[in-house]
Amino acid sequence: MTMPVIELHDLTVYYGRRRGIEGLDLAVEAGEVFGFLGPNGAGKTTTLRVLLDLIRPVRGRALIFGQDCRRHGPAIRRQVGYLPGELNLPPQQTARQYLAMLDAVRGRVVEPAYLKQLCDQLELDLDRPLRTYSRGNKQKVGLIAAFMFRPRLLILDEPTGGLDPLAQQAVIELVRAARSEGRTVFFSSHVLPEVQAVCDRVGIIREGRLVTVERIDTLLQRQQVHRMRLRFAHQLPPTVFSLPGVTILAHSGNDIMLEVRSGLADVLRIAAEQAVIELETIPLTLEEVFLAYYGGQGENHAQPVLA
Ligand SMILES: Nc1ncnc2c1ncn2[C@@H]1O[C@H](COP(=O)(O)OP(=O)(O)OP(=O)(O)O)[C@@H](O)[C@H]1O
Repeated sequence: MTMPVIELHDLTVYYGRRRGIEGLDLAVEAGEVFGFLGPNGAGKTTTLRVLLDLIRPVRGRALIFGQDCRRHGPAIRRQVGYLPGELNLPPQQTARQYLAMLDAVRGRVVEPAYLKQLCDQLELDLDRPLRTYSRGNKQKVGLIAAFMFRPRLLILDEPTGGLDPLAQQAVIELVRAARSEGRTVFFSSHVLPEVQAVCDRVGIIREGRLVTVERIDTLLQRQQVHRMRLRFAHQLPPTVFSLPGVTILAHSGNDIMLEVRSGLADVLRIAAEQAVIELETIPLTLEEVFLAYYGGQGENHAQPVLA
């Protein structure tokens, strides 16, 4: 088996006495697109910053390409395309001057045609002073700075933050293209449909701890809730489905929408007895799975509905 691109072993960060992250174990394989999800303050940015050796763990280790991030920070940073959560761009320079400066530091490796392609894809004009850019356009500059070297690993902190839907879609395409070239992408996000669209696996972090790491398709399939819409040839009282583990979500005319947590066989038997003419299962979205983890739950009450 090939070496993971990113490895975290018992990774723990404290800010003074304040918890950053606690005991994170994770391996991200070469060529994967890995989405890192969690509510505000869960520890996503902290984890990414340890990988770039911008902050240091109090316990545990982070490795990139098998190298310890603490000991090989500069060498690792040269091989990684990093989009920070908060960009600090020189206000007087134009975007083109800024990107050329980054390229000069790395030894002029950027292909002009690729830089132009990135600008076209993101619809960005590089020839204005950075102080005049909107938040979204600054984000685009940060994205180009991360992608333009065609790095083996991209670490992106909320890559679509502040972007309009068209630009968000362009970022998804950039990530897909990176994957198709065999690059690895590790990114944090709050935008669940985009994670669902582009990631192979997700890690869900809560209060500094990884609560699940799963393939997206498995995560969605393992969700034990079935949601279905049933259509009957005649009207019937929805109460025929009043069973333990079954919630009647909606009822209109000959249609009934159910959420079935247990007793699926009974639901299907009753539906057959009532001469069901159509049955449609409605897959849960990542958003719903995610809310099942976090929705309405206070501190220290993680009760995932996932098996
Ligand atoms: N510089 C800092 N000083 C003190 N505490 C910090 C610092 N940076 C982060 N923290 C704390 O560490 C925890 C994790 O924060 P982090 O920024 O990693 O979360 P996040 O998941 O990236 O959140 P968001 O989605 O809001 O960006 C939070 O409790 C936060 O308050």
